[in-house]
Amino acid sequence: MEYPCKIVSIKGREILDSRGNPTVECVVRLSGGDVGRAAVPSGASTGQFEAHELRDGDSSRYGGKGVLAAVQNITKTIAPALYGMDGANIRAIDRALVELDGTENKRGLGANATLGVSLACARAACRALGLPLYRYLGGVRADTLPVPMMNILNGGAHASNNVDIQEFMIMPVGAASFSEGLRWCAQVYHSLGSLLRARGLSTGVGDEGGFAPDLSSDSEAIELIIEAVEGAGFEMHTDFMLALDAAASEWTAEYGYRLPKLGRSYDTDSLIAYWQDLLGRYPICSLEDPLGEEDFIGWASLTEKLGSKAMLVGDDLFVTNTERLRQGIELRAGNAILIKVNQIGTLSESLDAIEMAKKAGFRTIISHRSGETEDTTIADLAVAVNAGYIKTGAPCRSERVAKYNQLLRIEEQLGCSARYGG
Ligand SMILES: O=C(O)[C@@H](CO)OP(=O)(O)O
Ligand SMILES: [Mg+2]
Repeated sequence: MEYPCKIVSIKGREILDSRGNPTVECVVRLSGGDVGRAAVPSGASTGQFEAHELRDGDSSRYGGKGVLAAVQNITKTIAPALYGMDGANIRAIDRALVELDGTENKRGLGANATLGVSLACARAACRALGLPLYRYLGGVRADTLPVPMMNILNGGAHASNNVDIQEFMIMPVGAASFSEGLRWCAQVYHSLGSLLRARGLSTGVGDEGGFAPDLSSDSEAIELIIEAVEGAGFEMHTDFMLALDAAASEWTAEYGYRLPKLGRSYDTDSLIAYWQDLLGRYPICSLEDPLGEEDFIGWASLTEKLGSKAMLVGDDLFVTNTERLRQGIELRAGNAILIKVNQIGTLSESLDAIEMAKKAGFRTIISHRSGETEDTTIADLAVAVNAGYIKTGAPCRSERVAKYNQLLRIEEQLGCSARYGG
């Protein structure tokens, strides 16, 4: 039989994401007839060191946000260069994409173009080889379902009202399995909804499905969530811990930080003191982007003070980029990394960042973007690399639920060999 994984066609198209913005979808067909399809997510609070997301800039279409140029790069530039290559050799595909792009941040072809192709090849290849995606990517070692870090209250750039911290998350650390943890989270989400209704607060939701009530302080948000956890019959510490994403790069001001909604300014030291106080008062075990993306020195000082108490997660700081992660490891800035495949623009570079993080003893969290699609690749990726954690929003928006449901299917497939947690 002829080898079934040679690339015979690659096609791009413009589709919509969960915010109604255009994004790239890519379809790859292999010689054995198998087809893989992948859609690319998109962020709102994007880090300045992320790979370049190519947008058309033609204001007559989607206010300049169209992705037809990226789609054209797939069809006209990438497709002819990759025809005949082994679609299952993702490293070779990704290397070819990096070379074709020829820039250090994918501004040549657009990271949305390269990622679409990279992911669609993986999807086509696992079909051709008759394997689930997590098994193809992770081999026999893939067995761990991630702890959800479920964002149930939205602020910052994901909600135009309320507080400055972007995400308030719950982590079902005491659950025995992923499915149990997910059920617990959904129950707490509903409990929080009832609580908000009872207080006359809005139950409208933000971009990632978390509620976005009008609140005036971070403490108020945290206390509401704790009440919701307890109201659903759970205990903090033993059943649940909290996680925050400050997305503090959004607060960067000329001198230090300015919280736009609260209107208060901080320098690095006083912001660190703020986090120390918050972690002293509440059961928070993970803090993402507590300082800005250029403040490596501040991060190092924060890590010295709080690194034994919590995961200090670099999102905008590391942008899934091994060069930036290496700096963080050397400086002891942070102790965990958020992995977003579109921050770097290929699957293998994302795998490299995960590997480097693990070798350095950093925790790894696979993450969605605030603009998502029905694509569930990150669910498989989380299991493939035994990441331990996944961040994929609240259980009330289908583009987020799609990832949770895929994890339930994987858990079922793994049966008694499934493990849970970071
Ligand atoms: O900051 C984040 O972690 C993400 C995802 O939750 O948001 P965005 O995709 O807008 O960057
Ligand atoms: Mg973040």
